[in-house]
Amino acid sequence: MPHPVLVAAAAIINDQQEVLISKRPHDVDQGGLWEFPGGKLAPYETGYQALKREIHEELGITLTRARPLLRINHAYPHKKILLDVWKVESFQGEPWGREGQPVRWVKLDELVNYSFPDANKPIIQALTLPDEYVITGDCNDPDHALERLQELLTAGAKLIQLRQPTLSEEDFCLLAERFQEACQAAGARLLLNAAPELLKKVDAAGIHLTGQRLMALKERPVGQDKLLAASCHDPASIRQAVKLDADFITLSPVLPTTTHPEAAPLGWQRFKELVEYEAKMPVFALGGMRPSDRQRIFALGGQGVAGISHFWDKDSRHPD
Ligand SMILES: Nc1nc2c([nH]c(=O)n2[C@H]2C[C@H](O)[C@@H](COP(=O)(O)OP(=O)(O)OP(=O)(O)O)O2)c(=O)[nH]1
Ligand SMILES: [Mg+2]
Repeated sequence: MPHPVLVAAAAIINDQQEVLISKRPHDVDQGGLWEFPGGKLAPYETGYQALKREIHEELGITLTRARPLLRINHAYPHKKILLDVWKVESFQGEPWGREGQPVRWVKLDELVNYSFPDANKPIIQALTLPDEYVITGDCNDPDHALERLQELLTAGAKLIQLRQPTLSEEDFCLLAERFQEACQAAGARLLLNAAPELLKKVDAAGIHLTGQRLMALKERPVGQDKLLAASCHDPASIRQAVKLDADFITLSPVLPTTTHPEAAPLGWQRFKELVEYEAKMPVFALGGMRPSDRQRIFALGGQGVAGISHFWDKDSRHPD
């Protein structure tokens, strides 16, 4: 197998939360499609160095702060590439198409209206998802749970999973209705850890599949207008999530965790390998995570942190 071609690409975000895309010339590989500016690594370069050089060559701007967003291995019929994608958070200068290419600032939710190379779908997903995924802990007292949810939403939480495995379907739906109302008002997205059919009763943003539900399905159980997430623990479950065309996964347990003490942790190295070689979509690290693990997860190619203990449970939320 030949090694993949290494490519650095930049998701450049401006103050209006728009991202810069440029159009590839018609006569090159993936010609005529939109792309995130960037290009191939020279033999002596790191991804970051190539990113800096390429966006200066193509757009005339100087990168001042960027962080890894995700790494995608993709096999086109004629070649394999490894896209090393960075989120550019600050730069100097005004970008323009220095090579004559059209460039455009686009709102994140409008990216779906542009044609990109096949490898790019996970980048668009990664840009529209936050870097923290809060999973509910104890909700035995619904009013108290709503209060806690409201605190988290006020603090900026944008992606919540309602997980209450011991509730009856009826009670789960009642709670989910209230959660959905609060999330919607705050511009956050709620995923139900429940059977996909429940979306007919509660109009939440999507479904989070347990490992068991994931393995039992043959095809994606919800439309593209809903989010589909899944709990993965090993290569087989990740491949199944890829097959079902899931939008993102949690991978766990990365570290030992009090909620699942019996499960053997993957460790950071294995987390990195699974993200890079199997996932092909955004991956939240779960199991023993703290909000302060975010930077390490970015460096390993993950989307961000997920958790119950240090996220939902108020007293143990760790200051960053
Ligand atoms: N820059 C970029 N390349 C992408 C994206 N998606 C995607 O599949 N690719 C592929 C297309 C190409 O096969 C490869 C990038 O190579 P390239 O030809 O643009 O590299 P370059 O800018 O160094 O160009 P050159 O100097 O060789 O002309 O990666 C993307 O979003 N951005
Ligand atoms: Mg290029």
